[in-house]
Amino acid sequence: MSDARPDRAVGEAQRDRGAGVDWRLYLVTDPHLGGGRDAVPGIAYEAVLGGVGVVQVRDKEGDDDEFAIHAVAVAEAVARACTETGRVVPVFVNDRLDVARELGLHLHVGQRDIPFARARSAMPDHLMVGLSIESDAQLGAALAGPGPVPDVIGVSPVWATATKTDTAAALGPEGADRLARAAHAHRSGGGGVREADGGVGGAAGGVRAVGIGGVTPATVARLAATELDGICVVSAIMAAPDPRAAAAELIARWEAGKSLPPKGEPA
Ligand SMILES: Cc1ncc(COP(=O)(O)OP(=O)(O)O)c(N)n1
Ligand SMILES: Cc1nc(C(=O)O)sc1CCOP(=O)(O)O
Ligand SMILES: [Mg+2]
Repeated sequence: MSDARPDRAVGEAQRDRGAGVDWRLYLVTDPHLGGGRDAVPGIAYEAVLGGVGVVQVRDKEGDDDEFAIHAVAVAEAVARACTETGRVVPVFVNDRLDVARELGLHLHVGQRDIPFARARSAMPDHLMVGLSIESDAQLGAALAGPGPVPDVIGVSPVWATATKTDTAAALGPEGADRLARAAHAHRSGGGGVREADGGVGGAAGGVRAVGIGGVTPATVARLAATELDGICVVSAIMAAPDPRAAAAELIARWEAGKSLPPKGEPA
């Protein structure tokens, strides 16, 4: 018997769930860096007002019920900021498939979490699933057909970071650029049929890619020169005294870096 679900169509382009999303600045939350769980919704709210376009709720402690209460509070704060700004900011859940499904939020999984294919098939078709990619081999496996591919990859880590120490080896900007180019070149993926995203962090096609790990105001310009669709930060916003200003500065530096001529070309 054939399976007619759109995410199962072999050889057909996957729907572009990430179209219209501003991928340039992606915030992953952390209760410890933010001063406790209760402070996180307020930080997420301020960060969206400052320019964050995507939020992921990450909390490694507590059971699924506690996490769900926390994720609802963050999602509500993001929704308030969206109402005020007229923006649409998707909210991802880190790791916890059941919570993402229960709350109707997007999901991000890593290489040591529930396998991507299992997560994708368990998630409703309209919700995005992101995947961490630490190497060319992992990207090759993620893009090998048939079957769905991630809606976005977290290229990780670009640099070593004190926020998460059990990471793979740092890729550096060159490695991140190589992976982003390969993701964009994938034509049957989420963005394979998409047009350019209207200048908000989208490449012209393929799977979107954001760089995570050690991204700070001091390093963001080096990533703006790559093919990444955006940067993904934890401490640069969660530990900032003014999260709205921190987000605005990161976006401004990303945009400034984008307007520089490519290396080797005259200004
Ligand atoms: C966008 C994004 N990219 C990478 C990660 C890291 O995921 P993972 O390797 O599963 O590690 P944890 O965050 O679960 O500790 C991410 N969360 N988001
Ligand atoms: C959540 C996470 N994942 C990583 C990976 O490499 O997979 S690095 C990381 C934390 C990134 O924190 P900061 O922005 O403070 O450097
Ligand atoms: Mg994980």
